[in-house]
Amino acid sequence: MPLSRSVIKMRLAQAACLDGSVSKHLVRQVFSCAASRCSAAVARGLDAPPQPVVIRVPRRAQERVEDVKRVRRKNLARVPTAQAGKLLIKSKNPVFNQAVGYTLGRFEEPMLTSKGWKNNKSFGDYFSINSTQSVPLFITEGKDGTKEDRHDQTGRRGTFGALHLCTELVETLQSHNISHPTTVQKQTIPKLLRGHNVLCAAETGSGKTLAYLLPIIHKLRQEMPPEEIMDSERKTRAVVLVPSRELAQQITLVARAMSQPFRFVTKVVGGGRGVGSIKAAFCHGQPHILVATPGALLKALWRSYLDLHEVHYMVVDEADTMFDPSFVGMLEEILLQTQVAASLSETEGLIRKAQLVVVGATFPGGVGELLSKVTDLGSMLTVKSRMLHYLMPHVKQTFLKVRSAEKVLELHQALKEVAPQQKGVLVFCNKAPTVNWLGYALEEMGLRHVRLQGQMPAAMREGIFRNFQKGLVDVLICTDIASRGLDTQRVGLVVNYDFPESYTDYIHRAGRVGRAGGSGAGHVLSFVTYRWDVDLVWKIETAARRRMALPGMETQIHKPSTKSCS
Ligand SMILES: Nc1ncnc2c1ncn2[C@@H]1O[C@H](COP(=O)(O)OP(=O)(O)OP(=O)(O)O)[C@@H](O)[C@H]1O
Repeated sequence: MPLSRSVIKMRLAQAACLDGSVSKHLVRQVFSCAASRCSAAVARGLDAPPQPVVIRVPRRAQERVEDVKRVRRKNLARVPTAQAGKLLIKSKNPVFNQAVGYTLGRFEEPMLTSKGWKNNKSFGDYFSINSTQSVPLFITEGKDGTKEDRHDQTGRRGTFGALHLCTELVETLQSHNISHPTTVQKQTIPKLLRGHNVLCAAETGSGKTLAYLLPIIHKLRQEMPPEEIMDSERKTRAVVLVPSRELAQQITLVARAMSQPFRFVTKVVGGGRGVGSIKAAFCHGQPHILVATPGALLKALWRSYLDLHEVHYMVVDEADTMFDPSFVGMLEEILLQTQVAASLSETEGLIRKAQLVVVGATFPGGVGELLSKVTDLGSMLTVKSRMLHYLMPHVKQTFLKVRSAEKVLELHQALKEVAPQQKGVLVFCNKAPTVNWLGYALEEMGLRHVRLQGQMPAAMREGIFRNFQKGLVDVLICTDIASRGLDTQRVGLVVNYDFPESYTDYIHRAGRVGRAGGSGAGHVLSFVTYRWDVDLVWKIETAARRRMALPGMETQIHKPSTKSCS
């Protein structure tokens, strides 16, 4: 006897349920509907009329079956996060390991090792973000992010000569074993040579100092006849502003080395040494290039040791610190006294104005406000590196959840394990008293070190960093004053004894290893102790797993919003 449609639907539903392709709930619905029709027909005493068998599975059921199949296929295709091979993230608990080849889906929530780190039971847990590159990207990368392999017309591959810098400069660079420009240098030097105001944002250690110094020295040499260079009545033509005395000294050394063939005079003035030291910098006339901290420069201006109207190049280095509230007032006063060019034509000719270069890795919100007071923001060209605000892929970074009382022991252990070829170690604390206290603790353990923090008298600070750079001592305990700009090629390990209070501080501290011209290798070890540290660690771990930039960091200058009158 032919089966009625209701009976067929019931059997199909049963089969689908056994197959597991649709939910039992859906089968029950189809089943009860068909059964009620069946029983209604029996109740009416009707036998089902013979009909051709048409099997109709409800459309909704078909769609659900397809959905279930699709999800199953996707789950089978998914690469498990914990697997053999090179690991991007290595955790104490291997469940949280992430392979280098694994890419998180756009909407997929990453499984974080640090997720439970607000819980007291998590002390002792750790994870490492392994290095995935042996050489920093800013060395190998081309303009468009590809590996650089282009040649100029003369066949020179990515050389400083190809950037049209004068021969003496190229030879001086070669004598310092610097032959190929980094990405930021390739992008910044031509713009500065053409006379543009430039805002240069690139990752730590990528060679920003040479990116602005080389074109400035090249142009100074073009603008000045030799007799003017030797003239004792010379004028200061280039000013480099930096936030700390140590950085000022470092940049002065680079400027002197690069300008040595042209006999330019470079002088440094920094705060904390009294007016006498500032006067001394000008006693034999104005230097051609002046490297200064804002406070010291203002003192020199108040005493009329120089006139900023005569300056042709004004550089603001370490912009994120220079535009923060502790410096911004002084910076504004300095920039307002400088006649900054508002267009390309104003950077040429006899009555020329100053070319402005703002350099840094992050730009706080107020940058646009201040710059728009001194120049036309539209005239500024921006150079921004592709990997800006990414965690450095060539540096291993380890995060350890550790109790406050155990940090000294962990540090002692880490210092003992430092490889002999990577001698220099930087230990960062958030506060000056912690630097002092930790110093005493390490002294008791018999570990040689030096300390550097902002509350030290200038005379004590003098030379500490230079001695560390020279290798006279291997461990430097410091606050964030050593995290900005200081070139630390010999450093192999950075320890965040106190977890940094912001991403910016984390990026700058970590940036003391893996610098251009260095060995490339390095390790950052961060102690995570407090609940408020964990919020930052979550975001850093998420950025690493997603291979994205750290969130919420400014890289653009924004024009100030115009207030509407009501
Ligand atoms: N083209 C190059 N080739 C090799 N080494 C270079 C090159 N350019 C610069 N360096 C070296 O790289 C190191 C880092 O350079 P620099 O201090 O200018 O970096 P930076 O981008 O200013 O870093 P930070 O953001 O920390 O201030 C220096 O020792 C410098 O001599």
